[in-house]
Amino acid sequence: MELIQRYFPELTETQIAQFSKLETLYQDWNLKINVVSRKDIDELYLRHVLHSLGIAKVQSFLPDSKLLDVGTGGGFPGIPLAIMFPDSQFHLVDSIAKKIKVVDEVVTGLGLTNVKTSHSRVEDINGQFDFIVSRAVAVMPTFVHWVKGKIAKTQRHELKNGILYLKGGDLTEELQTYQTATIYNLSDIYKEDFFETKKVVHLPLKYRG
Ligand SMILES: C[S@@+](CC[C@H](N)C(=O)[O-])C[C@H]1O[C@@H](n2cnc3c(N)ncnc32)[C@H](O)[C@@H]1O
Repeated sequence: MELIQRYFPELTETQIAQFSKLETLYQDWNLKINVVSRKDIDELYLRHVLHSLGIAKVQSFLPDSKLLDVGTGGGFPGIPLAIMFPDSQFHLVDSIAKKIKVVDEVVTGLGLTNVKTSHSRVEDINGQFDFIVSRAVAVMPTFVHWVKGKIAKTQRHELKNGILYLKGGDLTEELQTYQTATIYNLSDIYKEDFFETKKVVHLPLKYRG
């Protein structure tokens, strides 16, 4: 938790309480339904919470903005971002029911009112969003195919509407056909070794009416 406050010193009391509660909630739920590996549970704040919040360092979400988290798994990056931006609306989607069950329990445990969840493949989700966020779900061409048509028309943020994807390693090949992609190195923001090769990829996508 200290780690989160080091990089995000402006948290409200409510946000601090919600971030603090994550550890117990995930420990308890992970015993019943395994959604986070044991090693990762021990380093929840580093590997999951701080990593998810890398997106917040790249773009702050405005009140009433709409975000879709594709393949949220146990709720990453969607849950930490929903705590960070309580006035934005988050839709967290996963195709595996037990993962959405854990997410629902965590959302209830935290008292988050800005999160909607769906047990669904993202291809079947309707709606339009300022940004589609994600981590570790699919290679970019597949992902782009899934989410095109889900981008809102009105641009309200500094970054253009589109995808904000947490990725690692060498992305040269994967992103070679995406000339408009911008890569933000999380190692420029976070000093921990874990982030050495971690990045946020911003890919603007056009509205398709
Ligand atoms: C490796 S996990 C990553 C989970 C989470 N984003 C994280 O980083 O901790 C990938 C998740 O994507 C989900 N997934 C894969 N394809 C999907 C699709 N087409 N629609 C919705 N969820 C999908 C899987 O069920 C799985 O929970």
